[in-house]
Amino acid sequence: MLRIAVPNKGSLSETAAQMLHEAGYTGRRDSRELVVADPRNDVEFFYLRPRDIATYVGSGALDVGITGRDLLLDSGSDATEIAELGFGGSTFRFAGTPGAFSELADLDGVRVATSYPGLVGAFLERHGVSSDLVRLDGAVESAVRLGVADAVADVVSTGGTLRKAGLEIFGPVILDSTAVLIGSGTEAPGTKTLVRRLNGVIVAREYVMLDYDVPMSLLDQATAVAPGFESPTVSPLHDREWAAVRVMIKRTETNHVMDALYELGARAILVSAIHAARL
Ligand SMILES: Nc1ncnc2c1ncn2[C@@H]1O[C@H](COP(=O)(O)OP(=O)(O)OP(=O)(O)O)[C@@H](O)[C@H]1O
Ligand SMILES: O=P(O)(O)OC[C@H]1O[C@H](OP(=O)(O)OP(=O)(O)O)[C@H](O)[C@@H]1O
Ligand SMILES: [Mg+2]
Repeated sequence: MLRIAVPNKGSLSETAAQMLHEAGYTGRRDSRELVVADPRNDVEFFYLRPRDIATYVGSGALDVGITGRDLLLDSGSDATEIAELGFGGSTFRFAGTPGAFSELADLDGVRVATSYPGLVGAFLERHGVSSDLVRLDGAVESAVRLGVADAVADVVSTGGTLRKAGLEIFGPVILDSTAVLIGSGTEAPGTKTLVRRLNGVIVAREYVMLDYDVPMSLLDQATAVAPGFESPTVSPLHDREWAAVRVMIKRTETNHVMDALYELGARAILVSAIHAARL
């Protein structure tokens, strides 16, 4: 039975639960459940604070878990990344009052507020900068205005929270983070199936199926526009001068690809959703 740690709260919890549901696993019925057994899939889910997940997995108490790369590194646990999960993307950055700081060295001897002292401390040490870390639980953007720190280091997604707090990003990127599946180092039985299923969900979210008809004479040019994963499926039409083509494309590129194919001479261009995939 594979024992899987899942975030019970926070930014990652909803999408993680949704992905597992789409991958065919049983989820919890209400947000207070701590453990859910899914015997049909031979797995058991443990709903834990995202910050604690790397500790449980690194110690071997649980086999795998879903958490953020930033939280994994901050924990200092022995857990390792198995796969990126295609959501929860953010960067980890320094910020301060506009004009007060311009480079990393400016942080020497100043107070830096963060909820990720392990991650930030290791970064500063690697770069030979010595700051006083002020550990806060959250809402660290308020620390400068309230006078408990001179600068902050925190998760930045849209940058809206920093802007509202009147702070400006400076210095190098501390980390590019994303939601990840982590493991304890030795692969537990059932991990490969979980990874394949989650990959299937990622592919179904990120790709669509494109079908179109094209004159045989334009087939090479058309398939060059959208070559697909391995190679496009090409079927003859009743009219032998024409072929039907089926290919997977990135959802974000759908309209550009459709425009390019239409201009080339393709017709009956249809896009449909992929519900599940094993590549
Ligand atoms: N705005 C955001 N966009 C993307 N990822 C985010 C965002 N905020 C936090 N994260 C990610 O969520 C994880 C933090 O989990 P955490 O439970 O602390 O989330 P949270 O949203 O801060 O919840 P809470 O503050 O309620 O505890 C980290 O991996 C972090 O990179
Ligand atoms: O760049 P943005 O899109 O504004 O997102 C970044 C903010 O989101 C998270 O805050 P959260 O809502 O989790 O509050 P917290 O700081 O209390 O954890 C993070 O800690 C940043 O403050
Ligand atoms: Mg938070």
